[in-house]
Formats: sequence, C-alpha cells, structure tokens
Amino acid sequence: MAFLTLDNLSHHYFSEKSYTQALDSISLSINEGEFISLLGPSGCGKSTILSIIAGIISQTTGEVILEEKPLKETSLAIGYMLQQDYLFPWKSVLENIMIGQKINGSITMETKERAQQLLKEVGLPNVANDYPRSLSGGMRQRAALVRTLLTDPKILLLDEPFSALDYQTKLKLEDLVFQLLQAYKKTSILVTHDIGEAIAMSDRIILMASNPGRIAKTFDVPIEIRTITPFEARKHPKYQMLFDRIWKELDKHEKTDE
Ligand SMILES: Nc1ncnc2c1ncn2[C@@H]1O[C@H](COP(=O)(O)OP(=O)(O)OP(=O)(O)O)[C@@H](O)[C@H]1O
Repeated sequence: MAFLTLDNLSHHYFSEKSYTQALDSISLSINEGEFISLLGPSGCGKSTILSIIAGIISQTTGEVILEEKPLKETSLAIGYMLQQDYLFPWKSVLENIMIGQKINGSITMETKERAQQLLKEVGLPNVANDYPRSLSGGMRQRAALVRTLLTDPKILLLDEPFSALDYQTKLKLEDLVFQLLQAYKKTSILVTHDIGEAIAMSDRIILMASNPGRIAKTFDVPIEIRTITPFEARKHPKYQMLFDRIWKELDKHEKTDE
C-alpha cells in the first residue's frame, strides 16, 4: 500500500466570469521516503495539486489518501515550503521558526533545542536572535526550511523553493535540502520548472501537460544519479540523457498546447 495516494483527482476553478478545469483525473502513488517532482508548463496544475494535498483547497472529485486514511483538511502531517519565505520581519529567527509550536501552545525546552540543532544543520548556528532583514535570501530560505521541518511533517511540499535565488545559492541549497530530507527520510513533492533540478533531486519525475492539467509521462531517475548529490548529479552522463528525453517530451506537449 502506498504511503500517499492521489486517487483520480480533478479540480475546477469557478468564478462569475470563468471556469477552468485545472486538473483532470490525477492518480499517483508515492512511497514513504520518496522524492517526487512535478514538472510541466505554466498553468498545468502543479500548485493546485500541492494546495489540495495541503488542504488549502478541496478537490472537485477524487481523494487524497495518507497512510490508508482520506486526508480531508489541513494537517500537521503536511509541511509546505514556498518560493517566498514568509518570515515575520518583527520576529527573531528563532521566534519565526517556532511559530507553529507557538500557535499550538506546544513550545518546550526540547523544541527550542531541536530548533537550535536544525539551525546548526542548515549552516545557521549563530542567527537565532537575529531578525530576518539581516539574512541573505539563501539564509532566509534555510530558516524557512527549519520552520517546516520543526513540525516534523510526514510529507514535505516544496513549491519552487529555490526559484527566487541566484544560481549559485540555488545549487548549494538544493544539495542541503536533498541531504537533509534524505537524512530525515522525508517524503517530498517538489514543484519546479527546472528540468535539471527535477533530475538532480528526485527519485521520480511526473511530467504534466495542460488544458486540462494531467499526467503526461513518468520518468524514473537512474539509481546512479539518485545516490549522489544534486551538484554531482548534474555532471553525470545519465543526467544529460534523461534531460534530453524530458526536454523532447515537454516540447511535444507544449507544441500540442499551442
Ligand atoms: N484561484 C484560481 N482561480 C481561477 N483559476 C485558477 C486559480 N488558481 C489557478 N487557476 C488556474 O488553474 C490552472 C492551474 O493553475 P496552477 O497555478 O495550479 O498551475 P501551475 O502549473 O502551478 O502554474 P505555474 O507553473 O505558472 O505556477 C491555470 O489555468 C490557472 O490559471
């Protein structure tokens, strides 16, 4: 039995003036500890899938099943990391990363120690009492990652978390996130437009097509790439081969959408 199942998900957005079928019959099984990427053209429904899993919106039809139970609303089992870090400027880094526990009234000495430990693990050992304005974009995203991990979610949703960063910072952060999520055996779903990032970080890539948003093809990433860091993966010959296959497939779908 899969850890997380998307069973025949469809979603329609309605407004007074328009109707959009964002998703059509999305079915996907994800194993515990697996890293999946959703890749595809703008508007194919990648973020809509994450919003449904996070319980922010309800699917029109279908089910999300986590550990054999339907997931119907927002849950602490789901952690969400976005392109923007959404750190509160008036709170220190430590206060920001413990915001979930503060809201739940569950801050303990143990939480504080774990927060400090995680900050060390992401290379931010000395910023707990600083304010977000004194941190670089990459440092802020690392703090946002700690905030997400501190609630110990079962599933991590990553919606283009590196896309606002400069290229060098993005590559460094990819390595860090990859290693951390592997160490903590987190099940993760990454939304990205970057074919290279999807190959370098994932076990499996779900290529989507639009109008309506649907799964076009699935690619398994070769084991030789999955067992090395994203930075090293980009230099592997099998990376280039897979890149070319995905590029061709994406091109085919973009042409049919035109
Ligand atoms: N709140 C909304 N109201 C109406 N239509 C929406 C809404 N959110 C998304 N859509 C539409 O649903 C479709 C899927 O959008 P979604 O944002 O999930 O795609 P995406 O693949 O994540 O796009 P991008 O890569 O540009 O972020 C698009 O046609 C979009 O215009």
